[in-house]
Amino acid sequence: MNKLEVSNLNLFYGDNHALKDISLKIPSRQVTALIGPSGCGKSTLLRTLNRMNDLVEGVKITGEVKFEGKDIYSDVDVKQLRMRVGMVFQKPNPFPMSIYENVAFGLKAQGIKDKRKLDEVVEESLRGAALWDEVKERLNSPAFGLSGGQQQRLCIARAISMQPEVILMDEPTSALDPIATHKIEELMDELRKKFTIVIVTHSMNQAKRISDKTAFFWMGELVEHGETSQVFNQPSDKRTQGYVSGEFG
Ligand SMILES: Nc1ncnc2c1ncn2[C@@H]1O[C@H](COP(=O)(O)OP(=O)(O)OP(=O)(O)O)[C@@H](O)[C@H]1O
Repeated sequence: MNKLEVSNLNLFYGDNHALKDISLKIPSRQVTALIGPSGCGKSTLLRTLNRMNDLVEGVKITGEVKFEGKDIYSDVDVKQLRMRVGMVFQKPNPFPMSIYENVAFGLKAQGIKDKRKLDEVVEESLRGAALWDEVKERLNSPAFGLSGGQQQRLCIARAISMQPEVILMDEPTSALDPIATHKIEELMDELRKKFTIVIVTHSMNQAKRISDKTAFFWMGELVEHGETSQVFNQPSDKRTQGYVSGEFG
């Protein structure tokens, strides 16, 4: 089943036609990687999936993005949508508060005050982000005291706490060292069992290692998409071939 379906999507930043007639199906409980050279529109596409581009002045969007069959650009509560389609950014961005409060933040904003319920979700989310064992003794310490990799897993825990169905990740490991990157990649293997994941990555090795499907973008166009092994081993377009073989990019 497809969780998200993008159809004939065009996006303009003023005169800049950043996404050109994109159609892409994103299957449930799989990892879809968006790859391509800098400026080709990967992050822009990712942000259209939970309407983050709405915040950009002068943006114009045509076409459709269906989430579970419903167009998110027509009658949809954007706040609700962003709870169901969460996001993790390139640079870990914990809030300036404790580890516990970071994870409980969204629930508290929803008006949940029951301490037992909050404790339960905080633990579950931190376990889900493979961070619990490292922080259980210091939940009330500031989140900024964690390492970069731990902070990124905290941000994943914060996203999970809202029980989203989709997690969008914009180069989530590009600010991390190889060990922290490896931990996040291992975690993604667990996350895919429960969530639909869409990840923008500059690392072709990462896309190969962690994704089920890959979509290759080139100057705002979706050139090719399909099974990751097929896109990397038998690309049908010369541009994909050039990019995945490292000729350019
Ligand atoms: N907020 C914005 N306002 C105006 N133009 C933007 C904005 N964000 C992106 N663009 C433009 O849209 C195009 C696509 O950018 P985007 O960031 O989506 O590409 P990308 O493939 O994610 O690049 P990178 O790999 O470098 O992050 C570029 O021409 C970029 O300059």
